[in-house]
Amino acid sequence: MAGGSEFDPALVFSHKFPETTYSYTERDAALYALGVGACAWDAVDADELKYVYHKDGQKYLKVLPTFAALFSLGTVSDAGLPGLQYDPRLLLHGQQYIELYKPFPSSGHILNKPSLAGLHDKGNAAILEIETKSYDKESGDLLCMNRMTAFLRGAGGFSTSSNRFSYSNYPANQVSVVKFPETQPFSVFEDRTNPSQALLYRLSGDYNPLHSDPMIAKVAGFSQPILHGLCTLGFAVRAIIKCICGGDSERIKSIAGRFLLHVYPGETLYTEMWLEGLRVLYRTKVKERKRTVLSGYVDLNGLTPSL
Ligand SMILES: CCCCCCC[C@@H](O)CC(=O)SCCNC(=O)CCNC(=O)[C@H](O)C(C)(C)COP(=O)(O)OP(=O)(O)OC[C@H]1O[C@@H](n2cnc3c(N)ncnc32)[C@H](O)[C@@H]1OP(=O)(O)O
Repeated sequence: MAGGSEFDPALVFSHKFPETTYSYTERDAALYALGVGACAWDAVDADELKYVYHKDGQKYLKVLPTFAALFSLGTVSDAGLPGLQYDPRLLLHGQQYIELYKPFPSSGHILNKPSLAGLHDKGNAAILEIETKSYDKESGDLLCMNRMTAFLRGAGGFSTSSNRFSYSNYPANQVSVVKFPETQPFSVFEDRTNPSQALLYRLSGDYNPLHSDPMIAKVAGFSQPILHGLCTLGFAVRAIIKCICGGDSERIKSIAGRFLLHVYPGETLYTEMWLEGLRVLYRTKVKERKRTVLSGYVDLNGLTPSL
């Protein structure tokens, strides 16, 4: 397991993350939508058919805004980062922050430019943040920005406990922990995940065996493979699109989420939503265990939400 002696700040901060290209077709966009539960239980009248089928003769499939998160997968390899070694089996997804600038084409080639956004020593763990700006290769347009936070268990302790190393290239608390009102939620949405949810979701490109291999899951400290954090986030944002945006996914401007606890495939997700102006505060719980697994906020673009 990694420790303090394997941290070399000069190496970490001089590392140039290679640019990557992510290419996708309508089939990938549809597979992703199914992976985050679209059309799973009410396909016939679902507003979500447009994510998987050319509904009413529509020319292109609609792409869910959380699809953005796939663009930045693979920016950090299993081998770790020069200057910061960690056990990839102990990595957990901590947070995700996404800014959306333009709707995504239903297929395309995306150029990703990743960079280091943050690194923090939390004692037992290290927190690594990677920011990725994604451009449509054809038009050159900036489509979105992702900031992924990895919680690297066992990789902390590389600075002194009285002066913990902490670096961010953006204002603190951009995701962090959300404070919820005491009032009843504005809306609540319940959704079931399937026992095979992670096996379906992984086909969108995150093949981390934590989500499919019982032995690896045990090494990571879980009784069975767990759901991808980004899959849970996809469920939560679908709930917001349904309940707050009247089915219009283009109202989503930015998405912030912190993964608080793992989800087992097959569990029921229960998302509570509060509206504060154009900000939706949300909290997703696992019904069976009555535990909050994800919380955050979604900012809507200038249009008045359809209430
Ligand atoms: C580059 C990006 C690559 C990402 C690729 C993703 C690959 C995927 O295949 C992997 C996954 O999808 S894993 C599944 C999804 N994630 C999870 O299930 C994790 C759920 N969360 C947890 O278990 C705990 O919150 C846990 C374990 C994360 C933290 O719990 P504790 O150890 O109890 O921590 P705690 O004592 O509460 O806090 C310690 C300090 O850490 C900060 N922190 C806590 N949770 C955080 C989180 N989720 N994200 C970021 N920071 C977090 C706390 O603020 C605290 O810091 P401080 O002391 O300064 O306040």
